[in-house]
Amino acid sequence: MKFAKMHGLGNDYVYVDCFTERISDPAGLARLFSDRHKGIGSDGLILIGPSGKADFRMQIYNADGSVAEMCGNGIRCLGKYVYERGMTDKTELTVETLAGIRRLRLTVEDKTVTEVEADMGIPILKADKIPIVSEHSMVVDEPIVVDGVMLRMTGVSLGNPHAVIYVQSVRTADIGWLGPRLEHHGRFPRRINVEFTEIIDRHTISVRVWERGAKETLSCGTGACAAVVASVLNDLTERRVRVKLTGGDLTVEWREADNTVYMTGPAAAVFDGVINIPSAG
Ligand SMILES: N[C@@H](CCC[C@H](N)C(=O)O)C(=O)O
Repeated sequence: MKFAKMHGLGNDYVYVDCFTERISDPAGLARLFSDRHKGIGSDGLILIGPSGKADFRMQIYNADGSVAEMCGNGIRCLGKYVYERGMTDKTELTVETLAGIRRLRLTVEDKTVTEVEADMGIPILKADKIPIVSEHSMVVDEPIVVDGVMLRMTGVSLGNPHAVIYVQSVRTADIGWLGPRLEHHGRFPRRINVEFTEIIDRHTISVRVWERGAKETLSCGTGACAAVVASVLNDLTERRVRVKLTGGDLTVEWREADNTVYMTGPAAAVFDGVINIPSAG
């Protein structure tokens, strides 16, 4: 099977072109490809295919094989993939995802996509839609107890679920201990992505992300957007914010005019390859 390895700020995925390749067990392939010792090594698998509703369709599988509704770093890489391989000549295109149709605007220099702006949709704030179990209709600065440790969280969905936890320092936050306990906490019926967020100033935040189905990653596009929405809700930042992730920076704006979140950042191709798929049994 032919594949491409790409990343957005170190959040790396294996991309398969389903216009030409046939996939029968995407969850199994995601686990196989993502293995950093026995596979290609990635945070998951992204399938690019035809759509009846948009220019392309994106399907996302986390490294553990679970399905995700949306991937912010992945959708920027998809834009680069389809444009640079001549699958479209549009610099504004639409992508069908499980979170809905998303629009991309590509910046192109010398036929190379240098930056992508993605419309990440209107954030979902209702607790039962994220979903988060809560007595309140929205989850803003709400307590959550994790193995006896009391934290405060703000819940946001960008199609996929996020809990934002403010910390004094992202450097010292115990993400390896807290991350898995939060991901599998009983208050998150579909598990959760967690953004450990440090406020630098009203225009800048630092974020480390524990991703549902992929452990700690170097960056997360939907996570960066969730952290900005949460920071506006908690009156900690303005609406346009520089988000400093372990793998690099994104610019995120939650625009008042249309209530929509816009994310801008780079996309990078690493290599193309061919992998043998072991036969079943
Ligand atoms: N890294 C992604 C999000 C991938 C999916 C996530 N782990 C989930 O299960 O919701 C991003 O850049 O948004």
